[in-house]
Amino acid sequence: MSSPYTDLDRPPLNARLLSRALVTEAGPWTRLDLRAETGSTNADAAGAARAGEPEGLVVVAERQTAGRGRRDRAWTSPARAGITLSVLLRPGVPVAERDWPAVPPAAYGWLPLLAGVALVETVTRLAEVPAVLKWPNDLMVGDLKCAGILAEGVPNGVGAVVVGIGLNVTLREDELPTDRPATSLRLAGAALTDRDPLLRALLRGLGDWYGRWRGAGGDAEDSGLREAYLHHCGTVGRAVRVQLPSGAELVGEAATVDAGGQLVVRDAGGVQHSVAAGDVLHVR
Ligand SMILES: O=C(O)CCCC[C@@H]1SC[C@@H]2NC(=O)N[C@@H]21
Repeated sequence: MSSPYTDLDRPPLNARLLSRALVTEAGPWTRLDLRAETGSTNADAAGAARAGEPEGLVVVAERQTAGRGRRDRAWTSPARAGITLSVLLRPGVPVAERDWPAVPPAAYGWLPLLAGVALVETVTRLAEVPAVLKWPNDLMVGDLKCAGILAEGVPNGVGAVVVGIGLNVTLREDELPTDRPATSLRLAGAALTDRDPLLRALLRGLGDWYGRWRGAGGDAEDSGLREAYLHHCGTVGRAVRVQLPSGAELVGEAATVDAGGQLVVRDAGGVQHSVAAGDVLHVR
């Protein structure tokens, strides 16, 4: 059977509109690097950070040939079928004109969760898809993953952090990754699959949340970030199975996400465990 939609449904991003939106908005974005193809936008932003680029660079690619995900997985990015972007942040550098103090490195763990909040707000509002966040930051529609976030500190980048977001917009079934249950906005019945407004709204949301968090010195409570995260988190209250980086498995109920962004899991004996990193499976 022929595909229900074609490459005509996949126009290129409108670079002019996107640059104009970045320049005219009050957000932290300083420069747009829009590429037709690249290996990984995270790698590009990290390279720029090492070369001394200031905070605020946005790298967007129409296609990635070596997109990377969490825990050394690959990220599939067919041409013009998704949003693949990375932003370069330097949370440790104070910005006097915005009244932003330096954020202590201990708070940087909130950055991927912050990006998750901006992403889920954009997708639920514009695409009208019932998406939630699976801790720490997978965007899920039901049990299917629709977007992922990879935040990386930059070695030799003088405190730089790159936050990369991959959102499946019009990927077909046959283009989805096969290593996990996944979907795209189009497959999930989204009201909007035009990448231009989605990307602009995502960058606006990301800039807004980053500004609030930085203005509060990285305090997730004072900035309202923890509350917003909990509102969109589909993991809290669920029975979960967590694959820890050590290879051990933790089974229990997800009780909350604490002030440091860690998932608190209560095991069958009532003991609470704080999880900093891991792969969560929602059991019930
Ligand atoms: O869920 C995950 O495993 C994270 C996926 C992150 C993918 C994005 S796409 C843009 C940026 N560039 C990359 O190489 N990875 C991130």
